[in-house]
Amino acid sequence: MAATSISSAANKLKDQKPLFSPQKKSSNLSSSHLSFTYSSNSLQKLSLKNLGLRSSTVCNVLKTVAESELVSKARDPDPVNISPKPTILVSEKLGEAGLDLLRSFGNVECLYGLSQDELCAKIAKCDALIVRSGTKVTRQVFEAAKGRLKVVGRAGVGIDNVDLQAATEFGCLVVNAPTANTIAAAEHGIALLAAMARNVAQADASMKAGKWERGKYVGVSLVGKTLAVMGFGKVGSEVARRAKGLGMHVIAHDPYAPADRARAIGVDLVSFDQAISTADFVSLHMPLTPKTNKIFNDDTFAKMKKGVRIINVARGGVIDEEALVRALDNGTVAQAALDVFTEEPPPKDSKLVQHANVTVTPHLGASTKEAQEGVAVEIAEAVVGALKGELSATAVNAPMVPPEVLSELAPYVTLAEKLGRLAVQLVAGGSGIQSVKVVYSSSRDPDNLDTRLLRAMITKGIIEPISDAYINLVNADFTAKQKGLRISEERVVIDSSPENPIESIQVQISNVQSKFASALLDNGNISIEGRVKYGIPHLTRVGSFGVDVSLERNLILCRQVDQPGMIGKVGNILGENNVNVSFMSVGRTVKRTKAIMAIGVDEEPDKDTLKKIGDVPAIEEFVFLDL
Ligand SMILES: NC(=O)C1=CN([C@@H]2O[C@H](COP(=O)(O)OP(=O)(O)OC[C@H]3O[C@@H](n4cnc5c(N)ncnc54)[C@H](O)[C@@H]3O)[C@@H](O)[C@H]2O)C=CC1
Ligand SMILES: O=C(O)C(=O)COP(=O)(O)O
Repeated sequence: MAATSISSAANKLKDQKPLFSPQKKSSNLSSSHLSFTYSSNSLQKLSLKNLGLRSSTVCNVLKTVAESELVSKARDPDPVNISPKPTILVSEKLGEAGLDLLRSFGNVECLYGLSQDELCAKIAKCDALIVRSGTKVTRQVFEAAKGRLKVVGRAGVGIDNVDLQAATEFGCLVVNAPTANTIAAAEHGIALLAAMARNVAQADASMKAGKWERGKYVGVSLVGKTLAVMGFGKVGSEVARRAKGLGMHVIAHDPYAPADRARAIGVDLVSFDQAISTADFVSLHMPLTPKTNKIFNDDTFAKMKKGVRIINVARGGVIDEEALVRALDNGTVAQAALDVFTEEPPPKDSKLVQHANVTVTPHLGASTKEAQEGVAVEIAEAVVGALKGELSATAVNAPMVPPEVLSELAPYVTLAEKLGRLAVQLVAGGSGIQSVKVVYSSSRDPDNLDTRLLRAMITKGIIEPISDAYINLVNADFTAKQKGLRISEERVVIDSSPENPIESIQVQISNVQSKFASALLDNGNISIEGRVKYGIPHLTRVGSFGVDVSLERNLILCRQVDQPGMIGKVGNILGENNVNVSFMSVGRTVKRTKAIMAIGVDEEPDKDTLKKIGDVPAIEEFVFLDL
């Protein structure tokens, strides 16, 4: 996606006139406001449920999927494919309990061993894809999905086979199953450690070949030896715990692990060099990332104790495999036990696999019955939840927002999106929006206010009306950046009820011209402000004018000479043209000078009706805004 400013897209809003010619106008008047509520729509109860959110788990995303489902349906060119049930493609073997759960929710297709081309051909008809480590979910797959794919579920931990950047760009949520196979992987690590030390695999092969070679397969003992656990996460710490039980001295290296967690199980966290240079056994448990790619190479092997033994149940790519063969050949590394490989399956003639001092298994770390049933259920729950628009505890490419935070922010989420939508419609067509400032007034300590969700929704509100992008928590920041839109946030700590997480949200758009000059502040920024009242988002300020109108439907903003009869005149025009007014609020700065009217309307007035409003002599400017 090429970086673009959103100026050209803003031209699309040109139609949303009428208005008086755009101009920058400053005002230094202080404001007061006068509000009349004509009628109120029934209070729409805002809850996590009607936001598509669930509060049962520590969570991530929001209505990612519920929203994008609408979009994808609109984009799906194949009418026969519009089915009420989502289609879930499972591309690798998954435990039955997970499949049953998926089948109770959607149409499940299990197609194993698809080529990239076959996967790309299929994916545009799928709402979700569930993979293990064998399916490469590349950028091409997301492109081929044409916006329909909403969630990729990785039935396991490592997500290095999923192009996360592409998923994020396409607004596709990626979830994994991070806990159910931890023990299986740790047990496999210990199995490889012991099997390698005692030459179990080699001795087994030798006996099956009719030999009895007791002298050849003398092993080494584990007790008292030092094991370096590289990556002290879920698997690494379980390996450490078990190795301690075998009487090993365990040290670990992990730049991000808390030292107290290591200390609690009697493990010292040490530097990378200290770990590899003092260990008799080195067990790898870090993810494959650009930083860890080939982190074990000629240089690192050279720093290791001569005769070190290496176990890898993490990812093949963390080892430079050619360097490992060299280290095995020259005796730096005495033995290696490997479950994972850079290329899987590795080439048949792989020197590493064929090496006499190497014990190999075909990526079996997670392959126990228990772990496979566990990951299947874990991933099925996450994918179904995501398809329902609920929260996932295991989203990989979206910020974590704890449920209690979400629950209290729910009404502000709606407010944030509506303020974004309103603010962008006040920009005159042709002005490029590059800079948005959001000011949150709250009595909460700034550290105690998580605004990522709100920022995402403001971004959504600003970008969606003027582009064909659809925005969710997954791709909001990315899309804003791509479009050259900078969103800065400011917190103002005020003295108010600590029960409300936020008192008001102000959205300012800088360096643009406005269709409605009264929305400009002295600094030239378009500014609108809103708050939540009784659970309903309200617009409470436009530029320097205080108003109070519920943000439920469409809105007309008028600036007029503050004189008697204006409400009646405009109300009559709307009434005569069958447009129902839901709310009306008048705000003014100084009595009998200027005022603005904010009118909530149930129906969109036609052009003639709007023109009649514009023709009222005391009306100086007005704009119709679509919520
Ligand atoms: N062979 C198999 O079938 C299985 C393999 N795995 C793999 O095992 C690895 C670990 O999985 P989990 O423990 O569940 O993940 P985890 O996320 O709980 O732990 C990974 C740890 O590595 C640490 N880390 C990151 N960069 C590091 C670096 N440069 N140096 C040292 N540590 C670093 C992280 O801080 C984290 O604590 C992953 O690569 C995963 O894909 C997991 C399950 C099964
Ligand atoms: O969970 C992981 O990271 C694994 O490596 C397990 O992979 P698998 O699901 O068995 O292909």
